[in-house]
Amino acid sequence: MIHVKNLSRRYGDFAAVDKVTFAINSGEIVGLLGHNGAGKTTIMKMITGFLEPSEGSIEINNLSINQHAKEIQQYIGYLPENLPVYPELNVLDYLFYCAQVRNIPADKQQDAVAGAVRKTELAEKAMHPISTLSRGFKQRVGVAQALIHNPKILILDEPTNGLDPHQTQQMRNLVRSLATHATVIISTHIMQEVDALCDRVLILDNGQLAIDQTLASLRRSDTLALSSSISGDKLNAILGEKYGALTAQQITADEYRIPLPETLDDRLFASWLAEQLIQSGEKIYAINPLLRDLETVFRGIHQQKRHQGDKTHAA
Ligand SMILES: Nc1ncnc2c1ncn2[C@@H]1O[C@H](COP(=O)(O)OP(=O)(O)OP(=O)(O)O)[C@@H](O)[C@H]1O
Repeated sequence: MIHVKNLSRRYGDFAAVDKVTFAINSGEIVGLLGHNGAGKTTIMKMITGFLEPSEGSIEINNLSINQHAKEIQQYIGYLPENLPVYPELNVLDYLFYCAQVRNIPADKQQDAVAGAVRKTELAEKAMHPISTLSRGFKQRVGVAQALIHNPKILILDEPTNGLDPHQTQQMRNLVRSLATHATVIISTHIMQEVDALCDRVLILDNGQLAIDQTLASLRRSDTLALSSSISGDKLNAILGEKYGALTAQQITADEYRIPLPETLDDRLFASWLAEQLIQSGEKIYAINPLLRDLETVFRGIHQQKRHQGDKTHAA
């Protein structure tokens, strides 16, 4: 559905986005992650046709954004980071204005506005001036304008930015329900957001794409935690018999960590090991793959970069 190839955007000599390539399929919820200044907003603005790439291509439904920006914008709803809403208008007037800007025919505008108000649960605030709304409700108005034309793609730039925990939860529920009908790209630097919402993550690091993976594979365990009556020597003998070099690290008298090679399925390995321990008459107090959290993955990218930088320096 969305194909981005070698996309770059430079400001003078500075590359805000640097040769980024990815594809997004219909129906996915994709998290665009990165630290402040990593290039998330710049990519979103290029996909929505608000900013021209310096290099590279963006195709949406096989149409190039260079030649078909207007047509493509009909498929896309965009919640920018700082929404230029009109504070003096009330919610309904503003949404009718958005419907006109979106060229929704006059006889369809009422339904379009009513649909957007319903989906974002704005009815109770419909007649309130936007300037009097809380930040959470203002964000909902932003989402309502983004979906007023029923877009197939929703691009949401930090939709929970500045919201309190309750409003954040409401916004996440809203995004989840919108995603049943649309492909969603959501930018954030909050890892829990991604955990709560996304199928896949694209992690940007200084304008470059560092990771493009499903959340499941990203969080795949690389360590098995075991608590058992078995001694370290006996455990390593069992492991060595089947897996050669695989050795457990002893943490306390009955706690172990076993590193899992990429090729091993963590759950199959855990069940195999449990069987071995039971057959050997050992007790198992706990056995579970330790899931990697996104914070760790994120930190890992920076450590890896620093390490590569040090090596280049030393060479
Ligand atoms: N108009 C501009 N002129 C010069 N530099 C710019 C301009 N717009 C963005 N940048 C720079 O490009 C880089 C990427 O900015 P961008 O807003 O895309 O990052 P971001 O990942 O969305 O950050 P944040 O999480 O803070 O919103 C930043 O270093 C920013 O300062």
